[in-house]
Amino acid sequence: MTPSSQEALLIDGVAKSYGKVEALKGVSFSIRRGEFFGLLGPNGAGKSTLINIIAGLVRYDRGIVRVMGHDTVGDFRTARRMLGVVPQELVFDPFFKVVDMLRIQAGYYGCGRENWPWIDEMLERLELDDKRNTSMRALSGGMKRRVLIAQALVHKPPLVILDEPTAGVDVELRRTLWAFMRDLHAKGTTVVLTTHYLEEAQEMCERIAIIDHGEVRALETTAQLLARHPFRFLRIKLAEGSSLPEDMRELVASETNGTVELRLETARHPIGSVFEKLRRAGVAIEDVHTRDPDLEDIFVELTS
Ligand SMILES: Nc1ncnc2c1ncn2[C@@H]1O[C@H](COP(=O)(O)OP(=O)(O)OP(=O)(O)O)[C@@H](O)[C@H]1O
Repeated sequence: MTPSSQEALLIDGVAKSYGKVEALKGVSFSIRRGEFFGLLGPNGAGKSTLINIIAGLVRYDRGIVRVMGHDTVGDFRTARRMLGVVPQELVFDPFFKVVDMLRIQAGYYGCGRENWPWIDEMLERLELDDKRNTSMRALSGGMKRRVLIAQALVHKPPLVILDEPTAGVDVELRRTLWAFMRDLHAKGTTVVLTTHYLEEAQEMCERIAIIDHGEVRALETTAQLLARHPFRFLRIKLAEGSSLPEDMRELVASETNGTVELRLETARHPIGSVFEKLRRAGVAIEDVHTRDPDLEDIFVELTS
C-alpha cells in the first residue's frame, strides 16, 4: 500500500476563486483512514466550496485532491464511488418511493440486489421502515433528511462527509444519526463533519480543522485544541448592591443579571489573587463556579 492510499482524504494546496473572491487560498490537510474529523469555520469560510470540490462538483484552480488515494479529477469515477456526501439542502425527486429511490441511487454506483439488505438495514437504523413505500413528497422535512442520509450511504462509501447534517433537525433524529454514525465509524468508515453546533464537534470528532477566509487556522486533535488555550472562566453571582471593582472590568467576558463571567488567563490571573482582590474591594459574592473553555470559546478566539 502506498503512503497516499493510507489517507482517506488528501487536500494539497487547493485554491479556488470566484472572480475576485478567494474562497480557498491554498488549503492543505489530510485525513487518515478511520478518523472522525471536524471541518469547522464561520459562514463564508470556504467549507461548502471545499466539500463541493471533493465531490467533484466544483472545479478548482490549483492543488491536488485525492479520495482514498484516487485523484478527484484524473480518477473521478473511482474517487466519487469512494465518497458519500450528506448534503445540507434537501434535494430529491418528489415522485419516487423511498425504497425505490435508494435502489436506483445504488444502481448508479453499480450496486444491484446484493445491496438491498443494506438498504433495508439503513431504513431500519434510520427509523424509516414504515415509510419505505411512501413517496418522497409525502414525507416530513425530518424524514426527508433521513432518506438523504441513507442515499449518501447507499453504496457503503469508505469516506462520508456530513455537511451540517443536524441544522434544524429535532433531538430524536440527532440521536438516531449519531448512533448510526458511531457504528459506521467503529466499523472503519472515515467521517468528516461540518457543523455549527460546536458541542457536537467536540463530542464526536477526534481531530478538527478550523478554516477561516479560505485558510486553515488550526489543525489539531480536539483535546490539543481545547488544551492549547490557557484560560478559564470564573462565573460570579454578586450579592445585591455589590459591583465589580473598575480595574477588574477588563476581565469581564459576559454579564447578565448580576452574574459576571470573568475570562482569566492562567498565567496572569491566578484564581486565588482574583478572590483576594474581590475580598479587599469588599465585594459580596453569592455563588461562584469555574468553567474550562470549550470549543466555542476557542473557535471565537481563532476566528474573530
Ligand atoms: N458560486 C459562487 N459564486 C461566487 N462566490 C461564491 C460562490 N460560492 C461561494 N462563494 C463565496 O466563496 C466564499 C466561501 O463560501 P462557502 O459557501 O464555501 O463558505 P462556507 O464556509 O460553506 O459558508 P457557510 O457556513 O455559510 O455555508 C464566500 O465568500 C462566498 O460568498
